Amino acid sequence: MTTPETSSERPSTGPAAGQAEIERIVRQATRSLFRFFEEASAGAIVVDRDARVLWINDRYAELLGLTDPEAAVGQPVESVIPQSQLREVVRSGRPILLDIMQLRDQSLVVTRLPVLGEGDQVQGAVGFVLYDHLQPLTPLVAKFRRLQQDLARAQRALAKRRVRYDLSHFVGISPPVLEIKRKARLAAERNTPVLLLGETGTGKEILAQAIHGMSNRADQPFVGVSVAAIPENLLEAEFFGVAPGAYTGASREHRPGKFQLANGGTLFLDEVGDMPLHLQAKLLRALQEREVESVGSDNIHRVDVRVIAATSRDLRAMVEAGDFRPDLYYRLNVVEIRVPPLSERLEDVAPLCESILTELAEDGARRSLSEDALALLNGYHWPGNIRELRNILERAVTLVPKPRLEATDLADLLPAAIRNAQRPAGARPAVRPLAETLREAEAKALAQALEATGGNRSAAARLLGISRSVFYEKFRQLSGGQDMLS
Ligand SMILES: Nc1ncnc2c1ncn2[C@@H]1O[C@H](COP(=O)(O)OP(=O)(O)OP(=O)(O)O)[C@@H](O)[C@H]1O
Repeated sequence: MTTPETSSERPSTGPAAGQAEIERIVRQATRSLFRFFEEASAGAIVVDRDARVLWINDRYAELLGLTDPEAAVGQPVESVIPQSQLREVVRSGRPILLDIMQLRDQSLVVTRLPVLGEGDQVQGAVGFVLYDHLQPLTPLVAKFRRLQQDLARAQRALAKRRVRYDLSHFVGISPPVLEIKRKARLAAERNTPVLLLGETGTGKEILAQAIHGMSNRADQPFVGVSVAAIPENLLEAEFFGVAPGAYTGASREHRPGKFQLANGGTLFLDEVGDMPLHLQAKLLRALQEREVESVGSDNIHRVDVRVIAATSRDLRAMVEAGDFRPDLYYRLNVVEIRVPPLSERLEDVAPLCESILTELAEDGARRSLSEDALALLNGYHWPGNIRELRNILERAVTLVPKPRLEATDLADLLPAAIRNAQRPAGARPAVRPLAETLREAEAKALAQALEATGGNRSAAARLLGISRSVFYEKFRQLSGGQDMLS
């Protein structure tokens, strides 16, 4: 056992006591301490420097249900006490002063100490069972359980905030895709902000997740927030949190904002171009000062967040038009990665189809595409980019029960423009279900509004006389997208 002889804190025995006298008393103290613990505890065990049992008292043997305690001597400690941590104490030379050890359905309160010899060399370890039932420690155990529950809850929350994509999910063989991946790898090495520019459905969120996953923040949360999807009056609370009772109906507990949820990790600001001007100022402050102030409070919370922003809008033009703050633009745009639309890299269509069909394969039965089917897909302009390609393949796999999909199987699933181009001249358009016609009309209205506003979803929603969130929801549905933002 650790003996006070080796301790730097020597007991005071008065000026008259010589060195030999001090050591004698200390040795006695050590022996009495051991005896006291051995007698008062519900069990005691000593192991050597290889964590093999040297000695075990009868009470511990009985607790463990050993019929022959002598047989335990010389055995590795874990073969006698499966949950034992004595080997760790021998290895580290550090005591575990208080711990709860599970023995079958029993919780034991234990203490473990290293035995130090000459020159503080670890000679072994000693373990005592302080209590074999937890009654005397009820308050402590209740606290322990609460902490364990908190930990489990935090781990579950963190797991939800783990990323699902890495760079291998960003499929493509075209030169722009290879360049995008190169830049993403470089960006991951630093904590600098990244701005991802590209049309909707081009894979900006995959890239954001991949960069986070390759960075030194990979074990920390990745929190995505789509600015366009949140009603304007809720954005501030969503980003910065709400103080207890900040307004009528507000919760009595502090509700953390996305900045706080992303603390230590990465915050992905999707559609950052849709951020209203007055919140752009607060966002800039949060990024510069690394501090956020919840709605309804003067309290400042420090945050350490790496920001990856994305937009399908022309941010530079917005800056020139006075719709986006230049200081925020330069703050976000340290590393810029442009993701070209699928129509500018049609060589990616084939590998993308392969990868999507593999993902959609059930029972290992992967569908394939005929050459004319691939040619048909290559001839389309893909306004919804890869999200739209995925949607069409998913529909084909669901609706066409054939192992090899032909152009004729896909033509019906493609939007009217391309379908009509495939239809023989003179053929009368078929009467289609009303829902389908309405869906197409809605898609067309949305596309026209977006074109008229240069991709500005808020303005497009205003033009159509619907709210931003309704617009966004319809947009997601019509482009077949899933909302991947948490
Ligand atoms: N290069 C790619 N390889 C494989 N799948 C891709 C690729 N790019 C996009 N996808 C798929 O397309 C869909 C849309 O991708 P994602 O949400 O990342 O796009 P986005 O650019 O962030 O879109 P938005 O701006 O609308 O949020 C997802 O299902 C994603 O898996």
